[in-house]
Amino acid sequence: MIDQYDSMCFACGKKNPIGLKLEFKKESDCYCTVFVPREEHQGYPGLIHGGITAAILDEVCARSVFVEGIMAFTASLNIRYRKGIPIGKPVTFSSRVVKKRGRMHEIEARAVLEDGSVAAEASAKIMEALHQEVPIS
Ligand SMILES: CCCCCCCCCCCCCCCC(=O)SCCNC(=O)CCNC(=O)[C@H](O)C(C)(C)COP(=O)(O)OP(=O)(O)OC[C@H]1O[C@@H](n2cnc3c(N)ncnc32)[C@H](O)[C@@H]1OP(=O)(O)O
Repeated sequence: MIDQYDSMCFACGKKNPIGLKLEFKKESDCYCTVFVPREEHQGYPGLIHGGITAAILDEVCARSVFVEGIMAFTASLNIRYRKGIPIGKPVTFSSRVVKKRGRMHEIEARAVLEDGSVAAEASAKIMEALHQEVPIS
């Protein structure tokens, strides 16, 4: 499966010219990435677009399952946006697995600003794929 990967993922693909090119690392009980939003990621002036925040939360949640070698898809993603995220300042996104039932992994994630405040929180359901194939339809 990894052999077929074309590095074009919007969030992490190294070959995607308009992608975020996120890099991740695993820490004791969580999985994380640091992102510095640029102007092109803006919604309201000076603040990141909520859809970009959602994309990163989605990725960091799915990856906390994927990192265990399991092909999985986001079945649901719920986000609470608490504070605007300023352009040009680092934001740490992290996720952790809170529960697993059958093929369903329940994940929590958050986006934390430089001052330690939580800007967004997410809960996601990430479902293991039945077949190790990427659905086209
Ligand atoms: C070539 C590749 C190389 C790889 C290298 C990659 C590099 C690293 C890239 C990383 C990339 C990550 C990217 C970020 C992650 C995305 O963004 S993934 C993209 C967004 N998500 C999708 O497109 C998923 C689309 N949906 C689906 O494919 C399917 O619906 C799912 C989620 C896989 C589930 O389908 P299914 O396995 O057929 O399961 P299904 O029968 O629908 O459900 C079984 C049961 O689960 C439960 N269930 C299902 N959904 C839900 C839900 N949302 N809530 C509660 N219960 C649910 C229900 O009990 C359900 O039973 P019923 O209610 O139907 O009776």
